Amino acid sequence: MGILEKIQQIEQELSRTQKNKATEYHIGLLKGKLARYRRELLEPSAGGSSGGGQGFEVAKAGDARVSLIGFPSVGKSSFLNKVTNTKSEAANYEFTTLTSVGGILEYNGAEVQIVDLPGIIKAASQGKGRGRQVIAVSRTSDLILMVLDATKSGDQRQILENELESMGIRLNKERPNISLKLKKTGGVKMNSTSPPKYLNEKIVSALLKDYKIHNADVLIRDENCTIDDFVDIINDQYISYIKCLYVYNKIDAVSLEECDRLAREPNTVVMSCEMDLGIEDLKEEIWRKLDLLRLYTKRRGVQPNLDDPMVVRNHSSIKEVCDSIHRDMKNQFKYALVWGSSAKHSPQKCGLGHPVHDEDVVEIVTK
Ligand SMILES: Nc1nc2c(ncn2[C@@H]2O[C@H](COP(=O)(O)OP(=O)(O)OP(=O)(O)O)[C@@H](O)[C@H]2O)c(=O)[nH]1
Ligand SMILES: [K+]
Ligand SMILES: [Mg+2]
Repeated sequence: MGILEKIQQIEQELSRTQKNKATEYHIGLLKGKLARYRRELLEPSAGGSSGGGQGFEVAKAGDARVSLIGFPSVGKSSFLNKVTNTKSEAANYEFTTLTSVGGILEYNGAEVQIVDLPGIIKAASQGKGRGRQVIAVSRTSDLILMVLDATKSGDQRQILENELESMGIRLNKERPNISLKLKKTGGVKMNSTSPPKYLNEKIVSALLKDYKIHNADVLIRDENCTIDDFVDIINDQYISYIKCLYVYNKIDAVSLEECDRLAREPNTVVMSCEMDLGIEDLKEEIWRKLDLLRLYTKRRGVQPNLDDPMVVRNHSSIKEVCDSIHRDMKNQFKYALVWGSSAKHSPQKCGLGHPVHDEDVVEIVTK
């Protein structure tokens, strides 16, 4: 039996099995097995259909990457054409776009790479169409824009989420707060900061055993962690936690009530590429989700150039600022002078560990 059939078999058994106290252990084990087979599918050796594919990936560019995921003909290419100077063919037939196309959106002084991708369809994760390649690109992005058609039925969002989910992408979710340390001896030990509601030593040991892990320390730091969360931690290097914005396009073609209803869904923005509605709001929302910081670097005795910020990730410190100026900067670093909301007084003399804020001005003093 091939991996795909094994996956199908477990999925069928899961959907047949009633969920209750008596079956939760069995269901847990099935979920562990399912993740193990799906992970095999993600490994490059699995028939070569897993990676980005030759010539499919566009090179990374700019300060952050946003990828456009959606069914065919929802308006992904139309959006790329709208917000960047790059042209990707848009037309009223499905699968117009056959490879990935990157363009740059300039916003608040940052360069955001927008990656237009071929449409994906149900069962994409199992190798239908270019789904696996498309999802592999989305894994490399800082934000996924899930582009949806406002005129189509409501389950498109769920279908796409399931496809991404089964390829190890977790949307708008934090990595579960569980630590798993493999050991040479001593068996499996589970500890927790407060009693977990959905996990116990029996299921934890059984799941690990299925992965041939017989000795490990497990520490559960969040009582709400589920069996799925634990399975994700076992498969940690195959799982990506990525932010997602749901974007309903073509609102020009639905009623005001429907548009209003869609706009109220969580993490959702509505737009019309054709009528130029909601595009500016979406740019703003992308900026907020990316959570980037603008810094103005200056040289001694010279005013900073406020038109040309340097862009770094949120929660960055002076160390990251040095790294993005030059690879060697840290070695020549003496101290930094910082003006702005992160500084206690202006300027504040800071070390590499000082966390910077949006719109700070930074002067690096070298040895
Ligand atoms: N009514 C309406 N039609 C739109 C809108 N945006 C795009 N379209 C139309 O939808 C069709 C598909 O647009 P594309 O941009 O090619 O869609 P896509 O998602 O890139 O499609 P594929 O590359 O085939 O997956 C085209 O005929 C567009 O003119 C919109 O806001 N409203
Ligand atoms: K199209
Ligand atoms: Mg397209």
